[in-house]
Amino acid sequence: MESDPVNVNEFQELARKILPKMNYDFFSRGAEDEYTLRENIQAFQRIMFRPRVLVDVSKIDMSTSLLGFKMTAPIMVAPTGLLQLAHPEGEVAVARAAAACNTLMVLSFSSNCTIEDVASSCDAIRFYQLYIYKQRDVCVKLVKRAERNGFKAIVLTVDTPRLGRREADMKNKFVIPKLSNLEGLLSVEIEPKGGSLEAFASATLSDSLNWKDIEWLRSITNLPILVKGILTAEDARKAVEAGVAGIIVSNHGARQLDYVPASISALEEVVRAVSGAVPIIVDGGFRRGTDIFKALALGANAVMIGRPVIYGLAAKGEYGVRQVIKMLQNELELTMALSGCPSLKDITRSHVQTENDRLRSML
Ligand SMILES: Cc1cc2nc3c(=O)[nH]c(=O)nc-3n(C[C@H](O)[C@H](O)[C@H](O)COP(=O)(O)O)c2cc1C
Ligand SMILES: CCCCCCC(=O)C(=O)O
Repeated sequence: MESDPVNVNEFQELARKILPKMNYDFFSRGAEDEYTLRENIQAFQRIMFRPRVLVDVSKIDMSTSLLGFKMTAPIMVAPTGLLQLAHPEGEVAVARAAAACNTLMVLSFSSNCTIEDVASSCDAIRFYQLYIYKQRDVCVKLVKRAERNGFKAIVLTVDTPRLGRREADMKNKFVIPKLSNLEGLLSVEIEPKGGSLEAFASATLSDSLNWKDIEWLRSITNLPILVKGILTAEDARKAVEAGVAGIIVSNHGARQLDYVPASISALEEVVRAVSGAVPIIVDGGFRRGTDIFKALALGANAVMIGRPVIYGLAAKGEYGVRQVIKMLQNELELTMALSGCPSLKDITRSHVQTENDRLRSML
């Protein structure tokens, strides 16, 4: 009998064994040479700790809030699409697990379960992830449905004017399944019906998307808007000027433009540019509590987890997702204790040493 996974990487191995290769590749692989995919993991290995000792860590408080919504720990669930390819309960199971772990979930526009099914499955706090579609009325309808169903914010993904080149999906002849949320919204010729992701994306997603669309989105909803997919100080400043409520530093799990830096490497320049004007969330490659601590030390308010949640779902359904989130919460708690940080506000920039710090100290 196989032993239970003791870390989230072991869930990936379970998922690999369970899932058909086409589905596992869709979830796990990245764009082109997958340089950024590897870098999203490896960049964490170049950040070292500077722990403090002789601090009373008998009580550790990881609790925090984002836009006024409370969480047990600054670890959220990232939007990932097509989750019934991992488990029949798909996004509903993930929502229930997020609620059980007292955290926030961002529901992907490309969910298999409908907005309504996810909303009625539990009373989790949820944000809704949106793309700007060629047919702007599709955005309006989806945003209104999210509002009606109690979603608390819109996460606008801005790094996908076109789909990245995912060569594993091309080789596998990956076919996009039905997207229940979009049923009846798109013209019949572009409903997903056995075509490639790329063909569907180029028929639906707007490649004229630009900063004015944020203004437009603000004109159709009063929900707070977060932008997902920012990697530079320049864009971070523009996003703040555009009135966003939060910034998500993300390279889309290395599925879009290859050879962009790991999200953790881009985080600090965004943090400096924003200087506290809005909360900053980061995702990409978080697999350990130590990774999460590093992002908090570099100035993130919270992190989001993508693939590990999918691997937990594939391996053990809702229970597996809960295990994954709890493992990361427990590992973060231990890292805080061993670094001498009883609460999140005790985590400072001086608790980590980056490659840049080491280079600067040699000058
Ligand atoms: C299978 C899969 C599907 C995804 N679907 C979406 C999506 O629909 N919308 C979106 O904004 N990001 C999507 N992402 C990107 C994630 O939100 C997130 O940025 C990324 O997965 C974080 O990296 P990680 O998987 O290493 O944790 C997807 C990622 C994966 C792996
Ligand atoms: C419009 C294309 C759907 C892509 C499905 C989600 C995904 O793979 C990603 O965003 O990455």
